[in-house]
Amino acid sequence: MSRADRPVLVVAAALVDDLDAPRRLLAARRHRPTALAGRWEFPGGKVDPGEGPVEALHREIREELGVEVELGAELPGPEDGAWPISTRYRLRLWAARTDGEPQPLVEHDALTWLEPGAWLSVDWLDADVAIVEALAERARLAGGLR
Ligand SMILES: Nc1nc2c([nH]c(=O)n2[C@H]2C[C@H](O)[C@@H](COP(=O)(O)OP(=O)(O)OP(=O)(O)O)O2)c(=O)[nH]1
Repeated sequence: MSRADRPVLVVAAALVDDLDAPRRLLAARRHRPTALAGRWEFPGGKVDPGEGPVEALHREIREELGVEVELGAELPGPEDGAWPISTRYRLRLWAARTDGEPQPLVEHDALTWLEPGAWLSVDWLDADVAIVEALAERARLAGGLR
């Protein structure tokens, strides 16, 4: 597979209130592009050339939410640890927490902390629904996301 054909890696954070006993999950509402506007996602974005995934994640969260995060466990997906989200992109997701106050600075026009049992109550991007389900299951079964 040439570099051009290879899916682009997107990294994102499942921000929770507590990595050991997660109750609330942060969802972010996109305001662009038009096709995705109004849908909810995990904050994050594409890894730049020459950048490591974790480095990219800290950069994206700083740019998009204006906070520093502590990372917890990665939620591995079914394709070499990544989640297929479209033909062009695949996503790696880490649990995270912050002492800061996340703000919707660039990509998003709203943030919401989803309460326990209501993690699926917003209109997530299509590919994210299965990921949120897996995250909720993992948080419940493993007793945390550290
Ligand atoms: N950030 C993020 N993107 C997701 C999620 N689920 C999902 O399908 N995607 C898609 C939406 C976009 O097509 C793509 C990520 O692109 P992005 O627009 O967030 O990347 P970026 O911040 O680097 O954006 P840009 O500077 O290139 O505009 O992955 C998710 O939970 N979080």
